Amino acid sequence: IQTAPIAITGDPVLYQKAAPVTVFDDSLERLSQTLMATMLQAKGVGIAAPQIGVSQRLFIVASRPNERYPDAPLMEPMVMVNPALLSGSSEWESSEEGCLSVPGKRLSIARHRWVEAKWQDLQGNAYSGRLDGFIARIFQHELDHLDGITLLERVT
Ligand SMILES: O=C(O)C[C@@H](Cc1ccccc1)[C@H](O)SCc1ccccc1
Ligand SMILES: [Zn+2]
Repeated sequence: IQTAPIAITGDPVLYQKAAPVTVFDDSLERLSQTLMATMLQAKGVGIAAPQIGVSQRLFIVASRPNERYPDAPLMEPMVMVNPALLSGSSEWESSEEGCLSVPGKRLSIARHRWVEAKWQDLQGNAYSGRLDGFIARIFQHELDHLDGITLLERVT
């Protein structure tokens, strides 16, 4: 399975608002496979389509324990299509984040402690639910990518 180069700071694709996914066909499936392979190769816990130059609203959330977040849950990587934030907790929490598109930077970012989110899977089935902890943080980080926002525009 192919991997793709990761766009880094300065690449215009990172600053565009990505377009909703409307066709749930096997090219979407192939895109998600390329996204997954690229994230795994880069040892990420998430990745958004614009980071491989595709301005479409889908990303992957793949929390796993890591040195910075040792108690992060280990989860099956989740492909989220047309994700949206329905509501966020009034409590915010700041924590250091990295970004595959902002190499070498670790910045403290404030995020909702939990979020109510909705999304679709690769077949177009709709889901909604509450995400919290590190998974909520990854979701918010990746959703920013779909709206053309990187860490550098978020730093508090
Ligand atoms: O650039 C990305 O979207 C991948 C981000 C995901 C992330 C979201 C929230 C908090 C930290 C990272 C990472 O750069 S993936 C690399 C990584 C892995 C484990 C912990 C921190 C950073
Ligand atoms: Zn990022």
